[in-house]
Amino acid sequence: MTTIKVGVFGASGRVGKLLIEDLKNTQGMGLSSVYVRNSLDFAIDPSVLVTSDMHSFIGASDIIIDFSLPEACEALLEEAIKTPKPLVIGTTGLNTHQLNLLKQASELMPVLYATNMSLGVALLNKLVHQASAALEGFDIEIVEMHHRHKKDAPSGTALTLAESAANGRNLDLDKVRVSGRDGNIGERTKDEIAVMALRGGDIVGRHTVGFYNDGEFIELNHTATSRNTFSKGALRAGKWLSDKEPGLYSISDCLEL
Ligand SMILES: NC(=O)C1=CN([C@@H]2O[C@H](COP(=O)(O)OP(=O)(O)OC[C@H]3O[C@@H](n4cnc5c(N)ncnc54)[C@H](OP(=O)(O)O)[C@@H]3O)[C@@H](O)[C@H]2O)C=CC1
Ligand SMILES: O=C(O)C1=N[C@H](C(=O)O)C[C@H](O)C1
Repeated sequence: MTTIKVGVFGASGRVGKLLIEDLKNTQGMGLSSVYVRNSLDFAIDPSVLVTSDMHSFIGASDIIIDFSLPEACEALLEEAIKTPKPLVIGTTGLNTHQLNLLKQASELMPVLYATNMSLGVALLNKLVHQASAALEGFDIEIVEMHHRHKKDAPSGTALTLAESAANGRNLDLDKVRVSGRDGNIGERTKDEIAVMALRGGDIVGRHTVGFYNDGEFIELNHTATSRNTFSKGALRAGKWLSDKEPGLYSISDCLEL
């Protein structure tokens, strides 16, 4: 069996470090290159290319896995457009320009973009879509909780869940999303979908989508208890993506949900 050479972008980060560890125990895949801005604060096999040159980084790998920051992801996409390689993108908080770049890249190479690499959240999105359509008249509210170091808010996962909820009711999320409530704001409107973010401690990731009506409510909740859920999910996605045609793929495609 040939070994898929993996390049890790965001290697010094919380998820990047786990990708490097998990790759040691992943059959059919091996670490070949890491991109670093400065130096790594941990030892790495000398056969791995450690570089701050994006072109060499991409060239040394069969697939690239990215967990970084939006501006870093943007630079990666720009370089990948010149040297196409299958890309697994886990970075959240991408702006419209960066999302367009991602779509442009997917015309040249297979790109899997997932705001959450877990199986549980992939299923949760399906359940939220179904519940949103079935529970007509129920108010939808989303709450996410993450560790104190997280920079973007609300989480990418919460926004994807909100999209699933809005799609279930044929609503345009941009028109119905509420991102904060403070002061004399008046009564809740029928279609609004609130997405609220809490930050603290070392919470890996918790998302609750509530459907509230008079006399009853349902809350669908997912809690990630280990960040390895994301690194392992991204490696599974990378293996799946490695022989795909150019296109934009989701985690549901990979998991056949
Ligand atoms: N899709 C999913 O399942 C998940 C997504 N995420 C998302 O992944 C991203 C990373 O999360 P996390 O690992 O916690 O973040 P960290 O802050 O721990 O890591 C960020 C990484 O990006 C690198 N980086 C930052 N800026 C640049 C730049 N300009 N050029 C190159 N590299 C850069 C950092 O390198 P340096 O050390 O040099 O600063 C670091 O290696 C976030 O967007 C997060 O929301 C997180 C978990 C799961
Ligand atoms: O930054 C994190 O930690 C996480 N980010 C992702 C997001 O923004 O949804 C996924 C996960 O919840 C952890």
